[in-house]
Amino acid sequence: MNNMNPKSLIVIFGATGDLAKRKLFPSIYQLYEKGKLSEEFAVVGVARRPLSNDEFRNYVRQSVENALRQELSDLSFVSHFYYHPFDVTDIASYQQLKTLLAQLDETYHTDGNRIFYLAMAPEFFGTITSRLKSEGLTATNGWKRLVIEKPFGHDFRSAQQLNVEIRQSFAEHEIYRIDHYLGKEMVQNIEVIRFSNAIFEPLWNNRFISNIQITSSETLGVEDRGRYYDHSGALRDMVQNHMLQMVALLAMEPPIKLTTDDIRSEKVKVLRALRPISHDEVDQYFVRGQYGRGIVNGKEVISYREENNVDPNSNTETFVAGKLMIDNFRWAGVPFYIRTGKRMTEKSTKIVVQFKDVPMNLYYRTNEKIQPNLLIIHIQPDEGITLHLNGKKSGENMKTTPIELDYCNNCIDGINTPEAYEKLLYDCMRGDATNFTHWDEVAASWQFVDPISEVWESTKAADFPNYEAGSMGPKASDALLEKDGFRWWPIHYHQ
Ligand SMILES: NC(=O)C1=CN([C@@H]2O[C@H](COP(=O)(O)OP(=O)(O)OC[C@H]3O[C@@H](n4cnc5c(N)ncnc54)[C@H](OP(=O)(O)O)[C@@H]3O)[C@@H](O)[C@H]2O)C=CC1
Ligand SMILES: O=C1O[C@H](COP(=O)(O)O)[C@@H](O)[C@H](O)[C@H]1O
Repeated sequence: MNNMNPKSLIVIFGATGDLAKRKLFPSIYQLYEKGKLSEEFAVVGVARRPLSNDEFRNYVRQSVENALRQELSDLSFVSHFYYHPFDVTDIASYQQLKTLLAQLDETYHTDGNRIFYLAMAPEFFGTITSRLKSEGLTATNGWKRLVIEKPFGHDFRSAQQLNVEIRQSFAEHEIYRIDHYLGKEMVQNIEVIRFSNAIFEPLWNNRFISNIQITSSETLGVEDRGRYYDHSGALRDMVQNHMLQMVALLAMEPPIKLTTDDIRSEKVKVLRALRPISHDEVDQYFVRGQYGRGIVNGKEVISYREENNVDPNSNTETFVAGKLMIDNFRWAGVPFYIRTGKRMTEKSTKIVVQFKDVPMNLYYRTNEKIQPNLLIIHIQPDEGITLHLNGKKSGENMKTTPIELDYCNNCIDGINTPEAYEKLLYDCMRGDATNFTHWDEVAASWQFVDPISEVWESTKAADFPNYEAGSMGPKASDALLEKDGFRWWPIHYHQ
């Protein structure tokens, strides 16, 4: 097989859903356009609504055109798409799907390589995987891979149960648990910044870093996902996966080699070293919020409880701030603060590494305070790195002034950063699971968040809604840092 242009047959379960439309089809198109897919590929969409192949191809074309904001003049891309309508709980239909896959294997010479992408609600994951096996769809001459969307379970126990179910049909190395943050350019850059620069590694520990802050704010509300979100909340939707993955990448030890197993095992160690939070300590370490009405991007928006398919008395959190402690030699005593929420001031994901103050202020006569050094990693929408230092104020004696060293990743040579899903799909086709989560990571993450969700589900948040849409969350989130003598650095911080 040519590993740069892998041949494969991709079966997307949930092909008429939001994820397939907004992310998967445009990503497959980009791979095709960039010549990363061989001509020997086909995609089969599965969902219940009755569509012909032509109607489905038209649907795919529209979704690509909407995402790219341009018309597709050449329709050869969509000719690779097929549609097979059925209810995934109906066992008889798997035989028909099997026949279709065998035909397409022959037509497209895909060598029997199959990706089963489960872009559906998690309650179907176990059913689909066991039927794929029992009906012989996984028996193929080529490789088979299963891509599973998040959330992987609802808590540790259900995730464990799900894992047992899917492991009956797929081996761990064939399972690609997708966390799309791991496909983001600047999230992948965290390792490179840390492990390819001699200046950072000696400082990357509790002797020099005072705290690390990760903010992932969104302006969107729950949109049309109220049914899912009201049972999930921000803790399960963002913290258990994306936020903890970023913590793991920031805190892990250098891997022995850059292999999938070596990197994953270092990340797992971090997640296992997270200090467990007991039920009694949840209020001390975590803050929950829910948005009320407000103004976002100049427009009035409704409160969470007024959204479609949301309980009008909902106790679900749309905002989380937390303080995490990592109990190991490198990080003992360094708080990692995280915050994420919907309907906040702006869409932004940033990491701020705050270094400790210099041992004494020699410039106290001319400066009240010397600003701490900060390393800011801009994940999105801007991508880059800023280093905040202090320098001499020109023309003045003994006076310091802040200096920023700025690197903009997506400003250089017009680099067009590929969508996270595009990169991850390509990795999966090439059999590279490095940027997918191993079961051990998923398990450790659930074990950390479970006590928090248990407390939040069993106690009504009397102050909900407690932040205005368009703000940076409830006041208690600021207080969480203030009691440690810190503050959230603003999203657009310039000294
Ligand atoms: N949307 C997003 O931005 C993100 C989504 N995810 C995850 O991706 C997965 C899919 O999400 P999303 O696309 O938003 O969900 P949607 O509800 O939009 O889509 C669900 C899909 O499943 C199909 N479906 C539902 N029931 C059946 C059934 N019994 N048999 C066959 N097909 C069925 C629906 O089609 P039909 O009605 O025609 O049967 C539809 O195609 C979820 O796990 C979600 O958590 C993860 C990250 C982001
Ligand atoms: O997984 C999810 O992520 C998105 C945020 O992703 P981003 O790439 O736009 O930052 C979030 O909106 C969604 O609720 C969640 O399921």
